[in-house]
Amino acid sequence: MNLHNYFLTKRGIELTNATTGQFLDIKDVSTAFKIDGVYYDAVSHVNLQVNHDEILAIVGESGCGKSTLATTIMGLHDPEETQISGEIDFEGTDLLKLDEKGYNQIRGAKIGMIFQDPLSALNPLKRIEDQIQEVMIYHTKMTEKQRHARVIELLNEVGIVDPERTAHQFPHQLSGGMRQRIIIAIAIACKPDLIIADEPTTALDVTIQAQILDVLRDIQKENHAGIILITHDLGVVAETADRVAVMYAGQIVEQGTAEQIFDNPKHPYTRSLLRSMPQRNNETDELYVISGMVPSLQKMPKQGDRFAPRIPWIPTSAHEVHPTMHDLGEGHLVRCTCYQNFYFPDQVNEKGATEHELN
Ligand SMILES: Nc1ncnc2c1ncn2[C@@H]1O[C@H](COP(=O)(O)OP(=O)(O)OP(=O)(O)O)[C@@H](O)[C@H]1O
Repeated sequence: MNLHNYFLTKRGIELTNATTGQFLDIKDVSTAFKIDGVYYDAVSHVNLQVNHDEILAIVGESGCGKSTLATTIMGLHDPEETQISGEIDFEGTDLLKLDEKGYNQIRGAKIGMIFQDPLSALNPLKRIEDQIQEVMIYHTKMTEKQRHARVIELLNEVGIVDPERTAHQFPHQLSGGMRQRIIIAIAIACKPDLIIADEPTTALDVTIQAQILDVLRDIQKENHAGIILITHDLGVVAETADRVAVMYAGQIVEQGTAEQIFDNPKHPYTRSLLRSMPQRNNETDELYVISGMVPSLQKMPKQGDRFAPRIPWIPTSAHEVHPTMHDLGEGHLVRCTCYQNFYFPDQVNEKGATEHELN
């Protein structure tokens, strides 16, 4: 059984191929940061759609531009230091055209955000109830009594065992897992259509990680929300995502359903990431290590596949000069033609033929 199917079976559910109800359409979006007076792209011509009722995972190593894409959607960049182009159509509104006032109407109400580090996202001096109520005071006309009832309802929803007690506590009195549940409660307080979760479980131990992912999945089902889950952890993706976008050096290099990405990965980067992931049935094998590093913004290759320097055994002629997305059907997209004859060095036989060619 392959890894993804193993996790699906563990979840005891069939994966749904959610292709309807698109409400976020990211069109040709680039985000550049000013470094020493020059702008460099951290996110480069990204096209991506999110549907209601689905979890879209964005996966890639550190420095690939995942968080920059998230903060671009959320409108969190300083216009003095950042250049953003393209269009982000969210329920008919181009987010990139909004001013701060416009964004404030949407953030917290229609788009909720869950950050990696719950401690820094919570105010240490305020009780949990007040912090959850804040977003309701800003975005709704609920009475104090209604807000309190909603706080208790939310704390129940995110799996807090004694909501009344927790509501009156301060962040430092809670465990890391409980704090992350509070962050999720704040993010979903106004039932947003879109939730962006940036490495929501990275700071937590494995058992708590699984519980938090369960909470996210339940919320997505109950609220019919679309969730963008940002992570470098393919295990988290396998357990949670309906669709996956693989990001490398600011670009989406492959996207598709979770089955397509796990069962039939195409781009050399996707295949390298999967190969570098511990396999349950291969515990004695050495882990594959992707050589080299994600390039810094100033050192981004100007042409060819950006991943090419990390697979130097593949000839330059195998890469497109300006790689484009290729549609493999049923929503499976891959950048550059280099996927067609890609192989790992240990897949070459004595005659120099790859396993791929032999099969
Ligand atoms: N404010 C900034 N100014 C200049 N460069 C930045 C800024 N923020 C991010 N970068 C650079 O942009 C690139 C993408 O960073 P980003 O944080 O989006 O990647 P990531 O995939 O989310 O990685 P991580 O998981 O480590 O956050 C990196 O090279 C990073 O150094």
